[in-house]
Amino acid sequence: MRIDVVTIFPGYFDALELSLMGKARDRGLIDLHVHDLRESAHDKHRTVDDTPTGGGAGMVMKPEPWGQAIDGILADAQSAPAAEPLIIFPSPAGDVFTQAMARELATEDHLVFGCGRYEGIDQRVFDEYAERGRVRLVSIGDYVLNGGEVASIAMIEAIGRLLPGVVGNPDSLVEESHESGLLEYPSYTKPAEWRGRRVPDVLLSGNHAAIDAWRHEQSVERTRRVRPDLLGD
Ligand SMILES: O=C(OCc1ccccc1)c1cn[nH]c1
Repeated sequence: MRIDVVTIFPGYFDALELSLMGKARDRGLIDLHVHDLRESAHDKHRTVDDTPTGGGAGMVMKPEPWGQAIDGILADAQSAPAAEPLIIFPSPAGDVFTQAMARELATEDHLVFGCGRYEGIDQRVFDEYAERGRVRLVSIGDYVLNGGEVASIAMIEAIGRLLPGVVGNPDSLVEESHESGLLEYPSYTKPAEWRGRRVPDVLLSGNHAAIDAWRHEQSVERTRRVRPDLLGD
């Protein structure tokens, strides 16, 4: 999968050099290109923002640098025989990102993440690329960040780890929270007793049917307590 990111803070994405994402990149499973939006701003001060037309507080990101940056990526992608890239703009006003959306996005050949800052990006950027390609505004939760970088990293990690070959043991992807529609059961490891706290006996019993039943019950109980909305009943 090719992933392009457009941002005024490219340094944020050094985090993706680490650990799992770093390995995925080294093994060619993820081809990440980070673009500094200011390189597409050609006035003397490399201006990427301006005051909101119609008044109001804060600043809005100008459309021209975004147009040049995204056009450059689409042109580059044209040369590679991949499908039309999906352009994702993290936004508090977007569709909520879920594990199901991560699974869906993991099937894409090419994703572009546009990291907004300030009060957001001029609406005409979304309109331009919605016509020409595929655009999605995506929220990672009901709170406001200063920009789309952290949201993009979260989504890239959630998507990247689902790509075949990125996670060592794919079985570990199946029993995760939200994969089964339930929250994950509590986990334990050695020692069997720690500060007087014992691991539940069923887990030491070797009776795998009983262990599976206990784990499922724990998942259902935890989901009912913490996230009844996931149970849909
Ligand atoms: O704050 C967010 O995106 C960054 C952003 C984008 C545009 C303008 C300001 C901030 C966000 C919150 N949940 N999901 C995304």
